[in-house]
Amino acid sequence: MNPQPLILRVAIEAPLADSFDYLPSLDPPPLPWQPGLRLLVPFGRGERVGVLLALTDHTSHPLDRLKRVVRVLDPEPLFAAADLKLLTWAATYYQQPIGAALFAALPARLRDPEPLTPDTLPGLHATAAGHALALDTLSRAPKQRALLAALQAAPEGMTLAALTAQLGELGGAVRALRTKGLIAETRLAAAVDPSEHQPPATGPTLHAEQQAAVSAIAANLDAFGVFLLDGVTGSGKTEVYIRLIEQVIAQGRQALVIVPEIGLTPQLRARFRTRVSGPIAVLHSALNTRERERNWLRAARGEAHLILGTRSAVLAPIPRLGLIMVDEEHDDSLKQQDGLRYSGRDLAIRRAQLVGCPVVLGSATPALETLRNAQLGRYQWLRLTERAGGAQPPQISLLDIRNQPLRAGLSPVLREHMQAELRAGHQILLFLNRRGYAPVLTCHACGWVGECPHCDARLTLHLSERRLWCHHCGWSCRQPERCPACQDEDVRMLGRGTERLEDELIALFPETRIARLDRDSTRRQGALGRVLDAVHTGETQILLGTQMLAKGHDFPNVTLVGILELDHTLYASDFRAAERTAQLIIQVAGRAGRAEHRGRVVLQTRHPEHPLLQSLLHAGYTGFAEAALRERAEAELPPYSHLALARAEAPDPAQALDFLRQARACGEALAGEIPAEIISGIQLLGPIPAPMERRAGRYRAQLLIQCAERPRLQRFLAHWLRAVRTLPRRNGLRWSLDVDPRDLL
Ligand SMILES: Nc1ncnc2c1ncn2[C@@H]1O[C@H](COP(=O)(O)OP(=O)(O)OP(=O)(O)O)[C@@H](O)[C@H]1O
Ligand SMILES: [Zn+2]
Repeated sequence: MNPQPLILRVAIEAPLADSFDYLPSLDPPPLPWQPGLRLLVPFGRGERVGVLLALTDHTSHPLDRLKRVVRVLDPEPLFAAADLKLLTWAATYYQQPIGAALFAALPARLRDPEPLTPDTLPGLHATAAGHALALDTLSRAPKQRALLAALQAAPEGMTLAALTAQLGELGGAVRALRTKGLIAETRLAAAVDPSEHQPPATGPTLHAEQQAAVSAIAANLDAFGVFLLDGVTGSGKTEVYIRLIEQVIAQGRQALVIVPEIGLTPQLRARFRTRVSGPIAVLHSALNTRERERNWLRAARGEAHLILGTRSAVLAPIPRLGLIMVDEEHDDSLKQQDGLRYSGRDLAIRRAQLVGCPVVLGSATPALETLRNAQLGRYQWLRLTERAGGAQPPQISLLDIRNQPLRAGLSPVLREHMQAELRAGHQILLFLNRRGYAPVLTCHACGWVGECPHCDARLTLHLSERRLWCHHCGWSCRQPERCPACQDEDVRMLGRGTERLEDELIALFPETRIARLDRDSTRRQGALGRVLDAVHTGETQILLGTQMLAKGHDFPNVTLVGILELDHTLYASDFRAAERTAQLIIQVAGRAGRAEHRGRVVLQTRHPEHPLLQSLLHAGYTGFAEAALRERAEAELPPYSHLALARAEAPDPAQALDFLRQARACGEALAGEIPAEIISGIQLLGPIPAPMERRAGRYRAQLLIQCAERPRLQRFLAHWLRAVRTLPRRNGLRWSLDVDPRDLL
């Protein structure tokens, strides 16, 4: 009798297919075959990295056609069973091959057949001769003397990083001592961040609402549950996270905190560092690849007590996961916009459910779908209605700027408030959500307007660079001195971006220290930190910037926030525009008056009667959200229905629309083939050209799939995609599916 063959089911990053079957390598692996191992396998004409999903004894392919695994890449599996379960679920839900989910979870280097980065850092130690040497013999070479003294005091050795931090640049001292045989190179454990061993600082006494929230969640640490921590800006949500993290760590488990943009809030990271005991693994894209991988491995091996990261951290293996927190859960940057198009928040909820632990969604402006779930009782609704430490809520007022004489886009009333706050020694934030100098460059003689040759979009003038930039595809050209169409010299800039506002403010407030926070001003390494530090030290008096201002900053001395122009978003076409605008206003406003001085927020508008502004002003975000949910219900839009968006793009104008027309026909043709209860209730809307039809030289179209129930939508998509994938595609056509799309652009 033939023994049952061992078949290895492997995920590879390849389009379409779910997984691939292989036979074991002829050389026995260094450890038993087990799911989660990274393997090198033959694929096509080359070799690829794969992840072992399952061991089985059957295959739908002829056995003699199966290839053998080349080798096992790592001495340990990288994913545990629960991790693989989550990733498999994500792949199914977002209608992607499992390989796409696994490779989205892996750090970049490990997608190639590279060995794991060792968890060590380069360092130096003193040799026996070095320990024996009297330091005085080096008195003529002070750097060498200092270096040897440091190493004599550290018998295990020190990392190069620690040595430079202590002694400054080492220069030729290392080579000199090495040549003399006094020191040698070594590798040291990377885990030596001294702050990890410091006892955590104690926090403030919780106020009653914080205490109630902590108790409610802590009472349920052993079971799945979703908690909405609905706390006004400055109410101390982070403090609630910290107390829960302490408890989870004390139980020997790991906590995961997901934030929209960690790079923007070094302060938040620092706060966790001083308050949480033990190793913290930070995961975000601004880290270099090795650092990121090392942190990822520390999460995967269960060493890190806290994992703090942006959306992809939700995919990282965390074997002893005991609690997940999603901060600013309403934020769009929690949604991945290409490849595996997942929602970091939604996956966090699913993950908590699979693991059986609580998940906390925190926000001052919860997403409408989250509020709906809380209303229905699916989420436990915890409220923090007051600011921590006795701070008052900011006072928001609308300022009608019609017929007002504006200078630098500021109305007289706002300018007066600014003068008063500056005199009192306070700080001011000005919010203008448009970077660059001017959004339009036009010829006064012939009406020419600078437009991107590749997009349906205007070019933005960046005056300091003397260039016009397309903010959609990145194309740029030199700022023309004459009109390119008629050669006239009267070329004018219209409108105002942050770069122009900065220039104008300098002229208007000459004695004042002004700084700008946007993508351009923070591009250079370290620039963001410098801008934020200067606000914290009080050096900067007026900080102006884009929505980067809105993200979670805690600037205690800011007492005035001016919101200069949001009118264009009041009439935007996306059905989520109102929700986003309301969230942005409340979040920006929430930067004012976070400590002892009360904050004032002035919102300039030409549409003071607009219902969105009126409801925000009179009923706050809660009132706005109630009205907005009623509108969504009437229009049968999410959360009262569920969406998937098929997007196509191609170099020729008609091609993308054409493809989606065929895709739609595939959907309609399913009517006879699959159960009627799946088809009924599915609506196919479109295809239509995308709101910005041409981008980066490609014409884009979209087809919306809508259904009142999620499971039915899921089943439809699975059937439908099987058909759509067989459609002929002409050269250059690309398409994708976005389940639960955040924007319809
Ligand atoms: N119980 C407390 N007593 C005194 N101060 C507190 C307390 N809890 C938090 N704080 C302080 O209040 C400020 C705001 O807290 P925190 O940043 O946690 O608020 P938040 O709700 O996360 O704010 P946002 O949503 O606006 O980012 C911080 O400076 C924090 O140290
Ligand atoms: Zn462009």
